This record gives sequence, C-alpha cells and structure tokens, in this order.
Amino acid sequence: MELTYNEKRLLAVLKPLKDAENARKKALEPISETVAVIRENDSLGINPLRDILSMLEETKNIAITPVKKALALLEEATGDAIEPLFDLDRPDVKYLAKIMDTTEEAVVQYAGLLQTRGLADLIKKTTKHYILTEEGKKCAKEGLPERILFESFEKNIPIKELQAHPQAKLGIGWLRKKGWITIKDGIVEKISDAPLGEDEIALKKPSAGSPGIDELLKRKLIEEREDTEFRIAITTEGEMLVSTGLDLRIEAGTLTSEQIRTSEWTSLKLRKYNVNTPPKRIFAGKKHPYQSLIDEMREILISMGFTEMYGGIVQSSFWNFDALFQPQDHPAREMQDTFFLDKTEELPDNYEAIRDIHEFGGDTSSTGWGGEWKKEKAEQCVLRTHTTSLSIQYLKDHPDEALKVFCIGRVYRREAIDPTHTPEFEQLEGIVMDTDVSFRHLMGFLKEFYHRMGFENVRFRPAYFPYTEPSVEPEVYVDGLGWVELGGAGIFREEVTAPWGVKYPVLAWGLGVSRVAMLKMGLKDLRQLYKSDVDWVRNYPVYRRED
Ligand SMILES: N[C@@H](Cc1ccccc1)C(=O)O
Repeated sequence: MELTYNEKRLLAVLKPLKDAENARKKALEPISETVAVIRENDSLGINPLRDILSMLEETKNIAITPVKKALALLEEATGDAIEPLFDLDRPDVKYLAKIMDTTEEAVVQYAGLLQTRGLADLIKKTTKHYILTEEGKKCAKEGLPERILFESFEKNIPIKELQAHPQAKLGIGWLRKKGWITIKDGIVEKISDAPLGEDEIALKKPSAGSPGIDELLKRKLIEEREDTEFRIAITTEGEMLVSTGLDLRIEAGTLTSEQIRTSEWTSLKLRKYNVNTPPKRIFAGKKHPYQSLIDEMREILISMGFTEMYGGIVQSSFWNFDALFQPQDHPAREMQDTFFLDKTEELPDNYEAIRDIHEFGGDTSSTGWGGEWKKEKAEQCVLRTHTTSLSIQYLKDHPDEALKVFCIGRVYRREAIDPTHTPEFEQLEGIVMDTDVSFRHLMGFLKEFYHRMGFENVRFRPAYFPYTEPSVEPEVYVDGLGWVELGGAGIFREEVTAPWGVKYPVLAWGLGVSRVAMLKMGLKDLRQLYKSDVDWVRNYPVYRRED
C-alpha cells in the first residue's frame, strides 16, 4: 500500500536527523580517543589531566557543528527555535511533534504505520521515578521520627518521658525495629550509634534502584510515578526509501469550486482516504433512550386521536383513593405501600357524594363498603400511586362530552428496590368516554396501541380493581419471556362516575411504561433507566420506530 503524506513527512524528518547524528558521532571519534587516552593516564595517577578530561567529556554533550547545522536548517524550515537534542537517530516524539507541527498522538500513529511497513521502529520506554509525599517531605527536611527521637536524649531516658515526645507515636516502634534501643524496667537505653540507614539515604534522593526505596514506599513517604517516552528510529529500509526521493507535495483534502472550474484539480495531489479506519467517536447531545420511548408512546396516542392531560404529583388521598372507590382500610393505603406527606388538601364541595357512596352506595344501585368514611383520611396528601388520580379529576371537569385523553407520568410506591422494582416509575394512563363504548372497544384500543409499539400478540386476563368492572390485565407475548403483564384496564364503575354526573361509559387503563421500556430495550435491570449512566446513554443506539 502506498505511504500516506504524513508517513512520508515523518520519514523526511527522521532521515536528516539520523544523518546529523551519524555526523556527530563521527566528529566525536577523535575526542573519544583522546578521552580514552587521558583516562588511561589518569588511572596511572597523573592528576592534572583531570580538568582536561572533564572539559572534553562536556564537549561530548554539547551540540557540535554538524548537529548545529542540521538544527539551523530545521529551525529555518519550521520557524521554531529548536533545542539541541541528542540521540537524533531516534528522536523523541515530543520533539518530532513540535517540528512537524502536530500532536504527539499523531506522530505515534504515523510511526505505527511506518513500523508495520518496516520503515521505522517505534520505541516505547517507561521509566519510574519517585516523588515525596507530604509526610515524606517533612521527614526529608526534619529527619525520620526515630532519628529525631534518637537524638532527643543522651544515653538513656525513662520510657514515660520519651513517650511524651511529639514523635513518640511512630518513632519508638521504629527505634526498636532498627535495633537502636532496648527498653528495660521502664528505661530506654541506646544500644547502637544509629548509622545512617539506606532508607534515610534514599529519602534524600529517591531514585529507582536505590536499596531504601521499598522501605520508603511501605512507609508511604514516597510514591511511584511512571513516565512513558516514545522514540522513533528510522530503519535502513526507511533511509533507502528517502534517498530514492519522496513526493512531498501537499495533498489537497478538499477542493474549492474554483479548483474544479479551472481544472486545477487535475494537477493536484489528492489526499487518499482510508474508509476502513474507524473515525474518532464524537458524542453529540442526544435524548435519553427512555425519553425517546416515552415520546414515541405519546406520538402513537396522539395519532390515535387522544389529547394529553396533566396533573400534579402530590394528590390528596381523596383523588388518589376515595374518588376511585378504594375503601379507606384498603391495604394499598397503608404506610408501607404509599408515601404519605405531611400535608393535607381541602376536599371538593360535593365530597359528601363520595362519602355516601363509600358508606352505603349513595344514589346508586351499590351498597357501598359500609362503616364510617373519615374526611380527615381523605384530606391526607400522598405522592400519587397511580395516574388514575388524574383521570378521575379530568372526568369531574368534563362529565358530559365524548373524550379521549391520556397522560404519561411518574408515580410513587414504597417498593423495596430490586432489578424489577423501583419506588418511582412511569404509567401511561388513558380514558375514553362516548355514548356507547364497550369492553370490546377497550380491548381494541389496547391491542392497537401495543401493536403500534411492536408487540404482535396481546391478550387479556381477568383482574380486579376497586374502580372498574369488568377489569382486565393486558399481556403481551415476548420471545424468551412468554406472556408479560403490562398493567390494568377496565370500565369505570358506577360508584366512580355517578358522583360527578358522568353521562356515558368510561373505558380506562393504566399501563406500565418502564416495563415496556425493559422489554423494548432488552434491559435486565429497571434501574438502568434511572441511573446517570452516560456511557450507556452514549452507546445506546438512537431509537427508531419499527413501522
Ligand atoms: N391504576 C391501576 C391500573 C388501572 C387503571 C385504570 C383502570 C384499571 C386499572 C394500577 O396502577 O395498576
């Protein structure tokens, strides 16, 4: 495969650097010889030569003429001041990035490509170094606690007294461990002259390989750091390729309309694109997958002719339970099932109609639940446990017109949290009222909705809710899971509709939204929908309608 423009550029930079390095080595040969001779004489004890020796050794570390020349050329080419560097036959990536005016990552990438072609070697070197921790800095300045303690007394000292020393807590243990003291009959006595330890030497200059390092790491006086350095060396093949000449014309990435009109493009070198290289991923803002699904449900209902209703999260027990003919001693009204609030709400004017329904059936054919209905219980506010609390209020406000309304909203129940239960979740509520809608219409609406959501098989099982008769639970069939229950539905009872003068039959349902989300999104854990898991959101494919 042909070399990319950037690979060629890198090669074109590497080659003169290597030439410069070769020239430098060559120029240094006579110096090296001299140094060797002097060193030999020096070992014979001819001391005055020492100064010459160190002078010459220094020379070896200074950029000498050929290198200076190469750098001047590079500086001219890049317009950048370049620090003299050594090992120019395998320059550092930082340096290359600077002279190629690009990032270090890019240089490593080009070098990686060259390496697969055998034209360059990418050399990775990691080195360790150590830094002093806060504690370490203190000890490096003032000495280790045991050293300070050791120097705080002459030959012996009562242990009680030594314990009062601010360094005693850590220091005494170490004094014993290092064998600098003994303690007998409450008296501490020095038994060593406490030579400078390896740890103390390493603390002054913590460098890799010094014997005290491990001890200091264990005492958390120093921390280890790793530096990674990349260097790139051109290979002989690489050099040969450069010698045969590289086409270093700048490649055109995008053409201007001018270049196309004037046919200038025919003489340009066009950049080749590798369409197999995955691009860097960018993450644009996007809707949460759960929100997308909710929006899809909303659209389906709107397309089926429904309008949306809204209502508060905080509801009186009256609207959440009583108006729905849920007896006041119903288990769902217990503290352990519902979030009760330290708040009450006034009841509507004709609340007595609901009281009568509960106590004896009011004006209806019902016999009610019997017993005494308590107003205070109904006034108690709760976090709504179902969105049916909105449906009944909507009916109260629109008792005599045909209507199709829905709402998608959050509801709250005191559930223990596990993969399939959360104390907050969403419901999709709907009601349909018209002159002669029937149970068959109800099943028709629900089937149609689930079909549009992509569930082919829908069935209904008999169920019970205090506010509907008949009542059913819709279920959908999911491969691998079987029939899954998805909520409740039914026709509102007379006890619910009569108090508000509702004229026609009312079909009602409340469906689990998060349940549907789990099925549609293939989730095993419902909690995923409510976590701030950015990675998941980023990687979740943008949701598409199936129709
Ligand atoms: N409110 C019921 C569902 C339902 C709504 C309307 C009619 C019948 C049932 C629930 O939360 O489970």
